Amino acid sequence: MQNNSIAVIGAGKWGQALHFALNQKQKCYITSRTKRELDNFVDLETAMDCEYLVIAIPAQEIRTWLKENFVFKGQKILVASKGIEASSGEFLNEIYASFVPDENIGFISGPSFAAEVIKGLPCALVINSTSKNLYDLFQPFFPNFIKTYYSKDVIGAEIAGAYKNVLAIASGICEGLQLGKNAQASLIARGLVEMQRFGKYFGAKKSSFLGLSGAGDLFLTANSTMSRNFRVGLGLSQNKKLEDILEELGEVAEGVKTADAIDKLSKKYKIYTPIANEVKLILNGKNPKDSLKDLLKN
Ligand SMILES: NC(=O)C1=CN([C@@H]2O[C@H](COP(=O)(O)OP(=O)(O)OC[C@H]3O[C@@H](n4cnc5c(N)ncnc54)[C@H](OP(=O)(O)O)[C@@H]3O)[C@@H](O)[C@H]2O)C=CC1
Ligand SMILES: O=C(CO)COP(=O)(O)O
Repeated sequence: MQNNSIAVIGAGKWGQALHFALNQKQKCYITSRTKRELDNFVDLETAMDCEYLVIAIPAQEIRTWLKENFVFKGQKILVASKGIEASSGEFLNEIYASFVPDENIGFISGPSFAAEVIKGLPCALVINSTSKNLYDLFQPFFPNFIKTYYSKDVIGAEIAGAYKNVLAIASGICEGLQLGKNAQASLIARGLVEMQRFGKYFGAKKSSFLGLSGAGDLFLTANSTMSRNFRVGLGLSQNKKLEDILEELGEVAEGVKTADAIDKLSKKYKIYTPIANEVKLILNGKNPKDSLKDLLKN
C-alpha cells in the first residue's frame, strides 16, 4: 500500500467535486468505471493501493461493487454516498461492515452541492465514524474552504443524508403544484420531525437531525432546483413519467430508491413515516394532488 496517498473512487458529480477539493493540498488520485480525461485519473488497481479512499458511487450499487472490486488492505475509507439499499433495507454502514472494520470507515454528511464545492465555495461537512482517530487522519486532507466536524453518530448521519433526498422529492412536488411557501415550510418541518422519528428507532441522536447532517442538508436540497431529487419532484408534479424524468436527469437521484427502503423499514418496524410513504406511492403512480390531500387531512 502507498502510504499517505489518497484516491476518490467514482468520477460522477460528487466524486469529481471531492477530488477537486482533496487535490488542493496534496495530489489526489481519481478512478471510475468509465475512463475520463481528468488530472491524476488512474486505474482502479492503483487507486485501491492508496492508504486513503473516498468512495462516491450510488448507494444501490455499493454492495455489488464491493463484492466485485474491493480488497481490504488496511485502507482508511470515507463513504460519500447518501442512500439506503432498497433491495434489503440495509444501511450502508451495515453493507460496508462485511468488508471494512468499523475503525477504518467514516461517512460524510452535510449540505454540499457538488456544483458549489467544485468551484471552491465554502461549505461545512461532518465526518461520522466510531473512530475519532479516523477523523483526525482525514481532516488534514480537506482544503480551507471546507470546514469539517466530527461526529460518532454514523447511523444518524446516514439516515439524515438518505431521508432528506426523499423529502426533497416531496418538496419539489409541493413547489411544482404551486401550493405556496407556507405548505412547503410545513412539509419540510414535518419532514424533519419524521426523519428524526425514523432515526430514533435505529438509535440515531436527535442532535444529528438538528445540525448539518439533518436540517442543514434538508434545507439545502428541499429548497433548490440544484438538487436532483427536488427536480424529480418537480417532474412528478407535472405528471411526467418517472423513467423519463430519470433519463433527462442523467445522474443519480437517490431518493427514488431510498423511498422504497424507508417504506419497507417503516412497515416492518411500524414507524410512522407519512411523507416518505406518500412519496413512494407517487413514485409508483399515485396522483400527487391526491397524496397531498391525504397528507393534509385532519
Ligand atoms: N452530487 C452531489 O451534490 C452530492 C452527491 N452525494 C451522493 O454521492 C453519491 C454519488 O452521487 P453523484 O456523484 O452526484 O452521482 P452521479 O450520477 O453524478 O455519478 C455516479 C458515479 O457512480 C459511478 N457508478 C454508477 N454505478 C456504478 C457501478 N455499478 N459501479 C461502479 N461505479 C458506478 C459512475 O461511474 P461512471 O460515470 O464512471 O460510469 C459515476 O462516477 C450519491 O449517493 C449521492 O447522493 C452526496 C453529496 C453531494
Ligand atoms: O446531497 C446533496 C447535497 O448535499 C445533493 O443532493 P441531490 O442528490 O438531490 O442533488
